[in-house]
Amino acid sequence: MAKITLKGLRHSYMPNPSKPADYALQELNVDWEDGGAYALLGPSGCGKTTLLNIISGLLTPSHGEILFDDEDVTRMQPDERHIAQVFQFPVVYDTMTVYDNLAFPLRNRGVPEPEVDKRVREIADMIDLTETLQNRAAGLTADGKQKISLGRGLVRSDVNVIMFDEPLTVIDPHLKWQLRSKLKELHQRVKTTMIYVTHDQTEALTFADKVVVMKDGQVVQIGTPVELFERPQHTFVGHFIGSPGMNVLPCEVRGGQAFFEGEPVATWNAVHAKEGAKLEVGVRPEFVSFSEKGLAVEITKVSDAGRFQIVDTRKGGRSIKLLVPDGAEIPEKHAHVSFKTDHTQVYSDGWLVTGGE
Ligand SMILES: Nc1ncnc2c1ncn2[C@@H]1O[C@H](COP(=O)(O)OP(=O)(O)OP(=O)(O)O)[C@@H](O)[C@H]1O
Repeated sequence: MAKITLKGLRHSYMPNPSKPADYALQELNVDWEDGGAYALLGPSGCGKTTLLNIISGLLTPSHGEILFDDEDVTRMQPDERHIAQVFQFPVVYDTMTVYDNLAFPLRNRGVPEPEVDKRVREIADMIDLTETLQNRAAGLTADGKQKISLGRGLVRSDVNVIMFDEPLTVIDPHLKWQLRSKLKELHQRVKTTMIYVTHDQTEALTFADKVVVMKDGQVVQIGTPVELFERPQHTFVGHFIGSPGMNVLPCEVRGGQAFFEGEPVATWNAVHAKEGAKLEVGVRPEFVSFSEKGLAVEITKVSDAGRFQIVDTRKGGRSIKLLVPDGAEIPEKHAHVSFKTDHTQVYSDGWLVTGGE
């Protein structure tokens, strides 16, 4: 396993890129810790596969370097990088037994049979395939086959990183959560550096210690699930993560105070906001509540979401959502809402306003 460093990394598929939009991957500088569990999360086309292919060596970046434990691997071939990959569709040899499938990467590298046997049994035990070791892989279900792919990634002790590219795509929805929690458990046991690519926030947040959120080829935030929830660095993160996502309202800032629809809104950072940019206030539905005073809103819809109810309200043509506990009293039509100040923040051109600006 290895620490992964991306230094000044950028990639364009065009021969002569000139502006940021020409890059499928904007400049990225990051250190990923040895043994960490990371997720690359973002919508289709944001550059996840491009980044994954650069790390695995299938693609040479137009600029920058990739280091594994401080060794420059930018020009190395994929097989020299000692990476295991688990793809969307399980790659298994149907005619072989489960045992031989798991043993394949080790035998390929000339590992002695007693060591092969020890590793295969260890891994089969971890992924609950011990009972089926002697069965042909052809007879397995999609999740059984994906477990083999997973096992093949884990069986080698010489891998620098295991990369997962949307590995649960073909898994039945009711089995997804099982494999998801299995993956997390496996990471805790083997402590190999893992990178998990997905557009599904639940998968990313359950699996990763740190989530890398991408949008239009740019990394907009790298943070723990809690950081992404509590302090979204960009309105996109606020919106993309959370269910429902963060409320984003246009605002003005005068004398260090934010105003929405002419009414003051208390925030923790408006004092740092500069005029001349597109200013917005962001607050998650979890931090909005009904109150005596505050913004006057009209309630438009109430939906049941298990332990919570999602209340849709409107003010000045804008939607403001609240989460209220199941069973809590909800006003009929008109109400006032207030925001929790330490979780209400101003964004400037999409980015969180901080003291340094
Ligand atoms: N081989 C290629 N040649 C030219 N442009 C490409 C190529 N591969 C990807 N792109 C472009 O680069 C951008 C990033 O694509 P990429 O596949 O990395 O995104 P992604 O987040 O992995 O999307 P998805 O989840 O749909 O796979 C997109 O605009 C895409 O059209």
